[in-house]
Amino acid sequence: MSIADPDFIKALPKAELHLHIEGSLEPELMFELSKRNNIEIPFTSVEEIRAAYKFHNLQSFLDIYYQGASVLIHEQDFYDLTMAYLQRCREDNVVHAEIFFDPQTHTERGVDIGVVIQGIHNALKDAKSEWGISSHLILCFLRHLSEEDAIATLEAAKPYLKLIKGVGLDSSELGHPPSKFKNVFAMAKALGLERVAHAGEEGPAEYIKEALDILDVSRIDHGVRCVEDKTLMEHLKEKNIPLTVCPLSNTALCVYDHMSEHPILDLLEQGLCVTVNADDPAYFGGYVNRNYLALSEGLGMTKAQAKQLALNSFKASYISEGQKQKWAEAIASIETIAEA
Ligand SMILES: Nc1ncnc2[nH]cnc12
Ligand SMILES: [Zn+2]
Repeated sequence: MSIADPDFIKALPKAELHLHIEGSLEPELMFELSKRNNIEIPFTSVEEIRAAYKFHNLQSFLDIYYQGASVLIHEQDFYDLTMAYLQRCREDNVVHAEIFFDPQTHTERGVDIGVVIQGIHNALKDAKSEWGISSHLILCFLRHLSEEDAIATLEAAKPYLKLIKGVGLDSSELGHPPSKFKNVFAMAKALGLERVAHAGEEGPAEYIKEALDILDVSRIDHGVRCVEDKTLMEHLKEKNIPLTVCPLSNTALCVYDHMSEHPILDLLEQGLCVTVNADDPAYFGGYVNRNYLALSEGLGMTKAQAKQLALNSFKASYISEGQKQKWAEAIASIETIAEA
């Protein structure tokens, strides 16, 4: 079986399940919005912004990421940001996206949560009607803040719950275990929301277990440090718990020095439901197809493996069984054409 090339990767319909909309803010739009909204950023050009994107761990990235998000003020800004991402989905043949947003990053600057949600939602609606891209929205709590703050955020989101599929947990992982958010996740469950959490990115395998046992999540974001606990790996496999893995993020944040060290294909071969995602594509060097390609280049990912990863992305999503079946058939037919 041959290595998956850019044309094969592009031909595969894909779902993206781990994408922070604030992390898709390209320097060009950041610069434009800083002028449009009269918000000062410590850069004088797009090139200067890009040059600042050198990270040595998660926190060094988050500091710049939150600063970048400060240019987002109006509903139109959130619409433009989301539309720009969905245009990339179209280019990459991402047909379904489950998108994270960080309301606290905006509400703490005085931006109303309704402005954030409505701006993002309007773009999702337009992309569905214009391009047929389906989507769900996942509200993330910032784990470096308190659980009380997370509960207040969930309360503030209540008028918009029809637009929100689930809740997630992101930001600085070390020192902020999932157990810190036990009550707010229980509240989200009672409201009928799906639950996911970042765990085992920089934090230990123990945080993955906590996310499963205490927060009752159905997916783990990142989760790559599960390799340190064989019993946990067996559990993830047996219970079919997906990991939304982000290869370029992991190398950009020095979780791995080189893509050749990344365990994603080993996990795939061992039967875990791993998926490929971009995390924060404007900061980490590319969107979904670029992540797949990095696996071809760094790990020799075959077409069969790429096909399985694309299939997993739909299996792990919150779309209906009928939709899952439809995309599974589309993927199978693409393999036939490409292999003929
Ligand atoms: N990779 C990541 N880990 C934790 N929080 C994040 N917020 C945006 N990207 C993140
Ligand atoms: Zn993430």
